[in-house]
Formats: sequence, structure tokens, C-alpha cells
Amino acid sequence: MEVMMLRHPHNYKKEEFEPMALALGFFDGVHKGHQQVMLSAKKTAEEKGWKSAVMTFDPHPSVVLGRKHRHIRHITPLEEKKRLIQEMGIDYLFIVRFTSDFAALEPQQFVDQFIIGLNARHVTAGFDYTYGRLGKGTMDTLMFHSRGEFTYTAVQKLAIDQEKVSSTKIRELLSEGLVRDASDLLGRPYRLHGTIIHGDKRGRKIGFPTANIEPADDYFLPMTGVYAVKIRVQDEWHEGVCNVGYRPTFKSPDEPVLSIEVHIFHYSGDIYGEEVEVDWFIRLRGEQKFNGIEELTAQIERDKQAAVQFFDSKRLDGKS
Ligand SMILES: Cc1cc2nc3c(=O)[nH]c(=O)nc-3n(C[C@H](O)[C@H](O)[C@H](O)COP(=O)(O)O)c2cc1C
Ligand SMILES: Nc1ncnc2c1ncn2[C@@H]1O[C@H](COP(=O)(O)OP(=O)(O)OP(=O)(O)O)[C@@H](O)[C@H]1O
Repeated sequence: MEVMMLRHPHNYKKEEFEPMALALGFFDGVHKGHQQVMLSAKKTAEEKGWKSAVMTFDPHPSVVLGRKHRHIRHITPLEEKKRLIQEMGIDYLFIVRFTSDFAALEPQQFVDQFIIGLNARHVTAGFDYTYGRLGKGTMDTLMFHSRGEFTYTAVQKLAIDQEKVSSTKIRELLSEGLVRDASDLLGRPYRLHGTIIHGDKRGRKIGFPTANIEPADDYFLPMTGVYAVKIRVQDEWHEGVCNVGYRPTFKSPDEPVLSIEVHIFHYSGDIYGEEVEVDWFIRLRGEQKFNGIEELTAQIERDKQAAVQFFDSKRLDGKS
């Protein structure tokens, strides 16, 4: 997949691009709804002998439009999004810098410069996609703005249990610790990339060594608590239990520092500095303040059993 960063104004001529079927959206999560939009573009590209392309934006439009904090957390930060879109077999990914100037483009200007101007011959987007200043362009105005230069598909709403599959819903589920429900909407487990860093080395002493993980990006983390996870280290997946939280048993609430640490089953070895991936399967409990190490270790032992049982039953279901 070729990744192209674009800014407004850009100086490309449409002749510089091969004909494309282009999927439009921010696509945080690359969830099942997003996948349908992208696959629809891919299918059209295959039928017509064109290239498939996805256009996304960076940063999130709400950062520039001032509706949210400057730093918004993502289900799939840009690098994660790139990986997933690449895995879908898309030929081109356009990442448009979302600036105030870009946001101020009238719908027709956006279409002229970023759709027709890039030689897109077909556009796919979800039924509720909007474009141009104040989101005035909709799937109903696209025909008019297309000037007959491209065709388009409005992908129908994908809903699960009568609710639209959306990035917003997935963030809501993650913030409630409902990682299993989130994975139903994502079509895969929620995943975090990071690096193993040094912790306080206390874990080893209490009998549960942990890999402390520094996220590679501004991930939207699940609610604090203990989770059954899988972790990929040096290309091998292992099962484990993960605590995401503030370790109230040891740390003062006055200086809260969030830590993410995984006790990996049947594993020993020095893995500081390794890049890892963590897939989150189920939340086992909330984080607690224990009266000392013994109570904590007894509970971690129970967490471990619960996670082992969870993975065993998943294997029996044949879903592993
Ligand atoms: C499965 C698991 C569950 C944990 N649960 C708690 C908890 O409920 N409360 C808490 O204060 N710390 C909890 N911890 C964190 C331990 O306090 C932590 O592993 C220990 O302090 C070692 O930290 P270190 O790796 O930074 O040395 C948990 C750790 C694991 C692996
Ligand atoms: N459930 C869905 N069914 C069909 N299309 C969808 C669905 N969710 C998003 N899309 C489409 O995918 C593209 C990306 O959408 P967007 O990034 O706004 O995702 P979203 O999940 O709706 O996000 P948010 O919750 O922030 O509104 C758009 O074209 C949008 O219309």
C-alpha cells in the first residue's frame, strides 16, 4: 500500500494518479461499518480495473473544529489504522492534514480538489458521511457536486442490536471495560501496540513478574481493571493477565500514574525494549486497594485461574 500525505492546497494534477475507487471517512477503529465502506471501494476497483484508495484525516476533525480536547485518544491511532487498512488490501491511503483552511473548503471545492483532482472515478462512504465547510455536503449532494466525473455508493448503515456500529459506541464500551462487546463491533479484539519498559521491579518479588507497557501512541484505553489478554512478544502470542490502573495498593492517589502491565503465563526472559501487541479479551474485575502483598498475590492467583479458564473455554468453543 502506498501512503500519501496531502495538505491543502495541493499541487497534484489528476493525470498523476491512476483511476481510483475511493472510500472516505475518518475511520477511527476500522470497525465493521468502516470495513464495509472500504471493501465496497475495493470491490468497485477490482470490477473496473482501477486502484482502491482510502482517504482519512489527521488530526481528528474535532480537534481543529474545537469540539474536543487538543489531544484526543484513538481506538486506532494513525499507525494502527495504516496497518489495518493495508491488511485489507487497499492500494493507496491518503492522509489529509486537517487544518482550519482545509475545513473551510466549500463542499464543491473539496470535491473538485480532493476527489476529482485525485482522479477518483468512484466514491464510497457511509450513509451519514458529510464533507466540506460545516459538513454541508452529504451523500444526497454528492451527485450534484460530482459534475458527472465520478459515480458513488452510499453504504447502508451497519447496525448490531439495532444500534449503529460507530467509533463513538466502541469508545463508550471500552470506557466501561466491555472489551468483548467492543470486539464484536471491531471484528477483532481491541489491540494496543507498545514497548516493554522498566517498572518498579516489585512484580518479580511478589511472584508475578509483569511486563510494563508503554503505549506507542495516544490509545483510548479500556477502563481500569484486570483483563485476560494475549500478548505478542518476538512474533509469538502468549496468554496472560493485564492490569491497567494506578496500583492503589502501592501508590498514593495524589500522584496517579497509569500503568499497563501484563503477567505472561509460562514465560520468563528479559524483554525490555521489545515491541509488543496486546489483544484484550475480557475484563475480570476492577482494580482494588489491598491490605498488603499477600492479599494482592492471592487475588492475582485467582485472576490467573479465571483467565486460564476463559481461554480454555474459548478453545473448546473453537473460537480461539
Ligand atoms: C493480574 C494483576 C492484577 C493486579 N491487580 C492489582 C490491584 O487490584 N491493585 C493493585 O494495587 N495492584 C494490582 N496489580 C499491580 C501490582 O501492584 C503490580 O504488579 C506490582 O506492584 C508490580 O509492579 P512493577 O511491575 O511496577 O514492579 C495487579 C497486577 C497484575 C499482574
Ligand atoms: N455503521 C456504519 N455503517 C455504514 N457506514 C458507516 C458506519 N459507521 C461509519 N460508516 C461510514 O464510514 C466512514 C467513516 O465514518 P466515521 O469515521 O465518521 O465513523 P463513525 O464510526 O460513524 O464515527 P463517529 O462515532 O465518530 O461518528 C463514513 O463514510 C461513515 O459514513
